[in-house]
Amino acid sequence: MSQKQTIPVTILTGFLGAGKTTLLNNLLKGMSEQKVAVIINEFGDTSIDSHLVVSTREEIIEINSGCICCNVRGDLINILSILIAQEEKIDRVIIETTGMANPAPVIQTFLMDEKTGKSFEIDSVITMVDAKHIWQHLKEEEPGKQIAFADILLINKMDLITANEKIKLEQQLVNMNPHAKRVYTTYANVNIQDLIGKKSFDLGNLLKIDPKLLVETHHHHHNDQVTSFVFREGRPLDLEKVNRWFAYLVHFKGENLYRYKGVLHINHLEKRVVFQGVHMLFAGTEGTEWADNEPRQSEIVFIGKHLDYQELAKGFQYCLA
Ligand SMILES: Nc1nc2c(ncn2[C@@H]2O[C@H](COP(=O)(O)OP(=O)(O)OP(=O)(O)O)[C@@H](O)[C@H]2O)c(=O)[nH]1
Repeated sequence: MSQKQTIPVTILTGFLGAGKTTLLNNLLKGMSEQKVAVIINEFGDTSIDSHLVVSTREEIIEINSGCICCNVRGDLINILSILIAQEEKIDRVIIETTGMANPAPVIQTFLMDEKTGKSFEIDSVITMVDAKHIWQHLKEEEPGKQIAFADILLINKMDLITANEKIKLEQQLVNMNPHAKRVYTTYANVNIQDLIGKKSFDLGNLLKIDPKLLVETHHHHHNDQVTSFVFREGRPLDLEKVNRWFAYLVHFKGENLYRYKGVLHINHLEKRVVFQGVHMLFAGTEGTEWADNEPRQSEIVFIGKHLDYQELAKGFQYCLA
């Protein structure tokens, strides 16, 4: 008797700025023969990430109505059921959770929702670790959970730490999750074969960490101190002023700025400026050209601890051309 084939699912998690989108882009480039559906969930009411993901033939679906691990599990189930009803069959699903997500509820969706479980099967839970900033991030609750629930730990940004720091980090990670396979990378440069199709998801291990995983629905309470603010502006910005503002922010607020990214409409520039940063590391690049009939708009998201909305709003206004 032939068994019904399930669609493999890769759950990609990791704290803000760890390198999930960088990995996703690498994976998609290497999987061009497969039909991959990508589900991206953002923290904050914005879709800036769609500007950062390479365009491919893959289907990219965003869930922006909230955090995937809290109130959007219904959305996730709906999207998955639409995917299987489609005429064109998909080979794989990759879910990129927000950096603030607890992966348990996402994992539970595949184990506890009967219909979803019949059609999909978790291949692996990959958690990316920012080798440089993880010590700061471990003060929050989510990175510990993300590490504990992983079957593959992708320890990224190895270019930013020393050999001794690597030894210390490895000890910490083994203490937090002795079962996961550890892969070390820079710019998420990895052999796809090391991550995809490994079938490394192991429910037995997860039940040791969380014996109630299949019984209790997880409700994840986000730390109220970590907030996200989005600013939008139709009028053009002045690049000099933007640079000055960011130099100030990075220097004085970098410690608490977990993640900031944006797409900017700069005065006299026909192309977007795309920028992103993690704490004090920050980079801006040229984006695509604005289309003729497209409304030009700047959009910036800040995610961090103890952020002062008024101060950020004032800084953003200062940048107007
Ligand atoms: N130095 C260094 N920077 C990296 C590396 N990997 C990624 N980055 C940079 O780190 C920043 C965050 O990378 P992303 O891939 O966007 O991280 P993310 O986890 O998707 O971020 P969120 O979705 O906002 O949580 C970007 O500016 C990347 O270029 C790395 O190995 N070394």
